[in-house]
Amino acid sequence: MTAIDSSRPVRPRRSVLYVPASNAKALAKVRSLACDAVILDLEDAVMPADKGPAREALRRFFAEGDFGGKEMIIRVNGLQTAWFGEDFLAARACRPHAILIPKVDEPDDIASVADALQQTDAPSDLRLWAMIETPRGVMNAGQIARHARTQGSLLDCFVTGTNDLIKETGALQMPGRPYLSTWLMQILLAGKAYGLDVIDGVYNDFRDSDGFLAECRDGRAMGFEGKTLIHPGQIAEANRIFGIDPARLAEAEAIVAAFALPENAGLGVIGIDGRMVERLHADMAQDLIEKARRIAVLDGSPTETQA
Ligand SMILES: CC(C)(COP(=O)(O)OP(=O)(O)OC[C@H]1O[C@@H](n2cnc3c(N)ncnc32)[C@H](O)[C@@H]1OP(=O)(O)O)[C@@H](O)C(=O)NCCC(=O)NCCSC(=O)C[C@H](O)C(=O)O
Ligand SMILES: [Mg+2]
Repeated sequence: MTAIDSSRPVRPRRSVLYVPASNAKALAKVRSLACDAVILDLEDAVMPADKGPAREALRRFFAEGDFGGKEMIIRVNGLQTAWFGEDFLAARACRPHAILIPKVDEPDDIASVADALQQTDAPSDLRLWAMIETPRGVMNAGQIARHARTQGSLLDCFVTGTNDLIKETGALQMPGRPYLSTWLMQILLAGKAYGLDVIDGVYNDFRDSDGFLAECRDGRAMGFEGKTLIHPGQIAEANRIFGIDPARLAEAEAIVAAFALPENAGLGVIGIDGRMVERLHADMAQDLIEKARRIAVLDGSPTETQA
C-alpha cells in the first residue's frame, strides 16, 4: 500500500466492486455495501445504446453524495472509442476520487488524460487509475507505472483485467491461473516499483465461493492490495483475505514495541522469540499497523491501534 505522495492518505483497497452505471438496482445498493471502493462502470458492462443514460445516472448518483467513506471511481470507455470524450467530461463533472482508464497500452495514454485533467478546472485531488489488460499494456507496464514519477502525475493504481487478457492472448481460464500468473506478477512488480497499488482481476463465477476464496488467497500471496469484484456476495471474503490477520497485527505491534525499547535504540537487528528482526521489519510492521487503523476506521470498528 505504498503511496506515491506520502502526504496523501493511504486507503484500504481490499474489495473493489464493479457496478454497471446502467443498472439502477445495483446503483441503489452501493451505499449499503461494505466494500472499500466502487468502480462505476461506463465501459464493458454498459451496452452502446445505454451509454448516454448511464452517464446521466452517474450525474444523479454523485449529486446525492454520501458514500460512507468508500473510494468512488468511474471507469470510462477506452481512449480510442467514440464514447471517451463524453465519458471523460461526465466523469470529471461527477468528482469521483479517480477515473479508471481501460486498456492502457503505453505511458502516453495516461499522460494525455493527465494533461487534459490538468488543463481544466477539475478538482485537484482527482486521481487516475489504469487498467492493464492488453498484451501491450503488460509489456509496457513498467513504463506506464513510471509515469507516476513524473512531475504532477495523477496515477495512483493499476487494476488488472484478467478477462481481457484471456481474450487477447487465448490463454485458458484455469484454477490457479498457471499462465496468467506470469503476466499478473509482471504488472504487480511494475506497479510496486513506482509506488502504485495494484488490484487483482475479477472472478466471474460469483456463485463458486470455494474457487473465489482460492483465487483471493492466490492474489493475496502474490502481493495484490485487493481484488476487483463483480457481485456483493464477494465482498466479505475479499475484505477478510486482503485484510489484517490479527496474529500478524499482534506480531507487528511487538516488533514496533521492541525497537522502541531504549536498549534497542542503536541496534539495526534484534532477536524476538528466536527470530531475527531487522529495522526493515519494523517499517513493515508500522505500515501494517497504519493499514489496520485505516481499515478499522472504514469498517466503523476503531481498535486500540487507532491513533
Ligand atoms: C453478474 C451480475 C449480472 C449478476 O446479477 P444478478 O443476476 O442480479 O445477481 P443476484 O440476483 O445474485 O443479485 C443479488 C442482488 O445484488 C445486486 N447486485 C448484483 N451485482 C451487483 C453489483 N455488481 N453491484 C451492486 N449490486 C449488485 C442485485 O441487483 C440484487 O439486488 P436485490 O435484488 O436488490 O437484492 C451482476 O452481479 C453484475 O452486473 N455484476 C457486475 C458486472 C460488471 O460490472 N462487469 C464489468 C466489470 S468486470 C470487467 O470488466 C473486468 C475487466 O475489465 C477484465 O477485462 O477482466
Ligand atoms: Mg476489461
